Amino acid sequence: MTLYDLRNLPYGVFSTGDGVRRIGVRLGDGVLDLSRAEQEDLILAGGALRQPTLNVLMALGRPQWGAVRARIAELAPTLPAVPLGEVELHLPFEVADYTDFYSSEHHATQVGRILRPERPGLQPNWKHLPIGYHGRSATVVVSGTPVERPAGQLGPGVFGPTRRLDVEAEVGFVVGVPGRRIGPADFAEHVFGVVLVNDWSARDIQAFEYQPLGPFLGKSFATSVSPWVVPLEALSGALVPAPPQDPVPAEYLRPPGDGLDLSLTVEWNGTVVSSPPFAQMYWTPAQQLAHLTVNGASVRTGDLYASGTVSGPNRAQAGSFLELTWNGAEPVELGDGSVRGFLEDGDTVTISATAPGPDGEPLGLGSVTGTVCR
Ligand SMILES: O=C(O)/C=C/C(=O)CC(=O)CC(=O)O
Ligand SMILES: [Ca+2]
Ligand SMILES: [Mg+2]
Repeated sequence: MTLYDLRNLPYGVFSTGDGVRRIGVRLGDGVLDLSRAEQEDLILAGGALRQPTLNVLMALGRPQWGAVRARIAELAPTLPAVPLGEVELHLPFEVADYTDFYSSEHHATQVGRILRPERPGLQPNWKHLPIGYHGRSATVVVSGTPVERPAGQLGPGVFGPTRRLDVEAEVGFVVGVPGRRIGPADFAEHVFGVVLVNDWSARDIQAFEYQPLGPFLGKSFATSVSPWVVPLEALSGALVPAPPQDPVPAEYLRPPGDGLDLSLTVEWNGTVVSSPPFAQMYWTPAQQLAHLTVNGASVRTGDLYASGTVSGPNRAQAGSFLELTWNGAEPVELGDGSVRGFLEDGDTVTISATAPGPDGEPLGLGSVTGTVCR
């Protein structure tokens, strides 16, 4: 049993020396070339595997996703694997729209206390709907892409590089089948799979700009995603009931759908600084999709919606450094003895996750990493 055995089979896009982007599936520490397998008629997917992104495959729909996955599992032992160390991994899908939610009660409460100490942590609407904002798909980048420190207005009359660069550990859901007014029960017909997301955030730019319309330049400069999209089907063993919701949500948000028992880990320059628990998220991914589309707005193949920062109630479960260091007031010490409030140039943050597989043994969701540069 390994994190990337036949129970998992996440999809990605890779290239080798020739630079041509091909669809592959991860097995152990290797990549199986699905583009070649389809070319040789070993898998029939109507050309969906001979593409430079996963979008055509993602649009096929759940019955086809299942059939392709079953065929890959059958063939896998016979396909040649390219060692992971010999491939370059690319953004696995063309990102259509990008939406970010705010669905961790612990995160929302803690950030509220930090940014708005004069008010209650949770806003009065928070338990009535999954709050979110529309982000910038053009700056969604694959894990490993350097993240340039953004500059902006840090306050009245102060322009310069952000002094409060932060991360947000999140889980992203990738839409395959387009739709509108998608009820929570239809979540698995539309969502193809899951990635890890780091919603890099410049807290000083954000704090000055966000009222009354919400996050804008403080978050739009970069959003990193993991290179492997784990199919929903691989996560059947991770489904758990979401925490109880009080008050009872509006009818279009019922029944809530499942939570997911994903265990995240955040490393700062190689030191594990927190372990955010996704199972405690208040709003489920099915409710987020229902809310996103209830007004008649459509989602398209390649839409990415992120859960919002995943934080638990304890400091060691914080999904952002804003919370971990209480806005820099309580810095953390890293393994090399250095002390940090927010990110410095050259710092690397890696978010990884595991989930229980169908047999209870863990599966890997890979990782998303990025290094801050000037
Ligand atoms: O409470 C606020 O004003 C801001 C909160 C965030 O920055 C979080 C955000 O991007 C949504 C999330 O990731 O939960
Ligand atoms: Ca976020
Ligand atoms: Mg972002």
